[in-house]
Amino acid sequence: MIRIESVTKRYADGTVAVDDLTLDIPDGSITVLVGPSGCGKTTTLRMINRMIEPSGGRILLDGQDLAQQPVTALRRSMGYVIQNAGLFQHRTIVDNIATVPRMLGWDRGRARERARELMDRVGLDATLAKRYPYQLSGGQQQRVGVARALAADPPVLLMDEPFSAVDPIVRKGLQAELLRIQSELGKTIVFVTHDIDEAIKLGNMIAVMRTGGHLAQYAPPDELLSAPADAFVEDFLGTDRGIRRLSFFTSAGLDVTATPIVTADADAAQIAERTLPELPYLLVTDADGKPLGWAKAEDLAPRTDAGDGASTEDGASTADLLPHGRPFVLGQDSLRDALDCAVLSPTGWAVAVDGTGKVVGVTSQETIATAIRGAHAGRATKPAEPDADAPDAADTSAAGPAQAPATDGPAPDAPDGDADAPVKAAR
Ligand SMILES: Nc1ncnc2c1ncn2[C@@H]1O[C@H](COP(=O)(O)OP(=O)(O)OP(=O)(O)O)[C@@H](O)[C@H]1O
Repeated sequence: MIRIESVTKRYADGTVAVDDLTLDIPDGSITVLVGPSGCGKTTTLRMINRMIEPSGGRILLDGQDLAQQPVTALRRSMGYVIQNAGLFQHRTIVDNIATVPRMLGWDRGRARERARELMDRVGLDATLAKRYPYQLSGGQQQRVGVARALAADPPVLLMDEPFSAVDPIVRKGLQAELLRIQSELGKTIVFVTHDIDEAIKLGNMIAVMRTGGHLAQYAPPDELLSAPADAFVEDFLGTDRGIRRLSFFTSAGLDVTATPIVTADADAAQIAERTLPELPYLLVTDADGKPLGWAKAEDLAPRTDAGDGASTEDGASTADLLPHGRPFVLGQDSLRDALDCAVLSPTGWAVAVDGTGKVVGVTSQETIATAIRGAHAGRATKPAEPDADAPDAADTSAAGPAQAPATDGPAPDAPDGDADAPVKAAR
């Protein structure tokens, strides 16, 4: 653990950048320092690797005062990533990444092998190894920066606005990549940003700082969104924090029903049987159970030919189907994703799929609203403990009192993954 203990930084000109800051940064998770420009985030980060020395207080790493440790060894034990990557322009990508292992005395071959391994880990194609930084896009350069910081396998990673200089789409990809890498490596990461959305997406803990280097609130993102400490934090979080908070509630346990689901060749009896009174539509799937679109029950019903009286299997063609929209992955995506699907759906019902894209059921806005109320009330939407006797692990009744049609029809497969796991990686 990194403990920042009553730390103050007063620059030579008298500016107090950080004022009596106390913060415990837990191991193996991402702690984000966020706040408006000039509030002391970078100063705090740089005091952790002693690029800046505190004027007062102390910083401890696993109980050891950093001030007592040799600076060079300390910096090598902490990877450091900055905006625009800060790569050595005259070195190839592979040699940029191999920098710290080389400084640690590794021979060139081993250091380069390690660098290539890391290129793969951060999602960089091996063909880029021999290029120079100017021959890479901004996003690729940031990946090199992350790979370089990880090269000597340091337990701590300090990241100062590492994704600020790239466009929003590349940034989203880099954020997802960081979460993936973190889930594999479990580093202690201290991440600076001025972007509260980035903080919420990445942080296990978030320290909101205010100008003058004061700590306004230190909490996990869910707590920050649900209970901002004061008007400054509330204002900094922005307006739609209720909706954003839904990202922290898993869709596992959400009631879905498989009743209004048919394949395109369903006969009249099946269509009648599967039409819910409250939903005049049926979700049509292909033979593999993948969603094709919504159809009105009457459009799907086999029609009788008026001429010879013969019945035809002339149901709605797939071209007539209403788009099913983006489905959500039950148990993996959040209640925010489920709600978004329902709001965007032409029928108002969201389509739930498993990890393979196969439909497991559909659910209405009302059902999602009920789950949201349950989640806010602390009942959460986590599924109940698995019951050894229950044959169907995806029994959706665990969400509490059934407010929606009971699940029936083909039993949906249990979605993969640990339903208790934080939704963070999926956001
Ligand atoms: N070397 C310095 N000498 C004097 N003042 C400094 C120095 N470095 C930073 N400051 C001041 O300290 C305060 C905190 O700066 P810092 O860079 O830590 O803020 P920040 O929160 O990281 O800002 P930003 O988001 O804009 O990067 C600011 O008022 C800044 O002007």
